[in-house]
Amino acid sequence: MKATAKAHTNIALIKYWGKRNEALILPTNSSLSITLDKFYTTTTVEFNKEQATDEFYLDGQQVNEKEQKKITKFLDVIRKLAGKQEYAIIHSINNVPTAAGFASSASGLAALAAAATKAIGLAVDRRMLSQIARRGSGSACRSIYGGYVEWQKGEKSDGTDSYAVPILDAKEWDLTVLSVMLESKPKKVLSREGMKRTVDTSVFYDGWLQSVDNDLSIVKQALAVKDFEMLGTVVEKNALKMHATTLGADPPFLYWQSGTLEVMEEVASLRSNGIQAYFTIDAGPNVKVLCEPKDEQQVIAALNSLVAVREIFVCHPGPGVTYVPT
Ligand SMILES: O=C(O)C[C@@](O)(CF)CCOP(=O)(O)OP(=O)(O)O
Repeated sequence: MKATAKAHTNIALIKYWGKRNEALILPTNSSLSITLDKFYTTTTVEFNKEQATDEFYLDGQQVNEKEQKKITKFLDVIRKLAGKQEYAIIHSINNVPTAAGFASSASGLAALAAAATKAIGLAVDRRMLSQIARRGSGSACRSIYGGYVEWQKGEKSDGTDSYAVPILDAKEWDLTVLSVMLESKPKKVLSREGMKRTVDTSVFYDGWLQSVDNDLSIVKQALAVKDFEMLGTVVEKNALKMHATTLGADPPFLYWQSGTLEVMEEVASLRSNGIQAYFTIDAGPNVKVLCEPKDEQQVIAALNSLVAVREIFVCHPGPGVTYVPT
């Protein structure tokens, strides 16, 4: 059987930063993201009895042994749920500018989860699909839905209550998310390793855990009343606290580079000139700047004036996972 699915990447407003269970990818805290319109992955999966192993092609190239093993481990979860022992050929196309440095794992694993479950004949609802995608990469579980999405961390040790739920539809509140790409050097600490080192060693990690739930409830209040200043203020604080935890880890690390700070300072000066703009930063030096569509051009112009800025991708809230004809 063959199936194709398309999933968009997402940007966390309240960060997922820590696991309570590595094997099942269960988080220490709940998170909330915006699924974006511009960046997505389209994945086709075909299971057949003659296939001796899984073969994974990303943008036309077969991936290396290490990536292949990760995909096979993920497909084993789906094979187990389906009670089948067939292998697959997978073709994934990332409509995520490689320069974008976007965590295309979120859109990639969400699209793979949707296409593979359909191709193997496993009927799943979106809640189950989110749980399955989570086993591939935590943030992927949020890309099952469009718009504004909360990943409820859940309490159970088996993870059956750890999945994403839709909070607000993409068209209910149009915000601008500017993905600001900097002249950056390769990332040294991947999010999975950075998260683990922080949880295991950071003297600031308890402070993160004590304040993240309150940040989440403020974001949900802001979404309910569409208060952009309330949203942006707590989103920026949450990102700063997440990155502060990395400085307290052993050995310490910091995702920011000089260009990161330049953008942060420019966003602050925009606000002092009365333009509502806020930043968030993930596990890398690039910055995402939030603003209202009416201010988009002014904010883009201000950011483009910075030497460190290489490219800006203009995004808006986008759709959840869809199946496309193969
Ligand atoms: O997206 C967020 O909430 C915040 C982050 O991007 C970091 F800033 C974490 C993403 O982590 P992910 O790649 O999903 O980790 P995995 O579960 O180890 O695969």
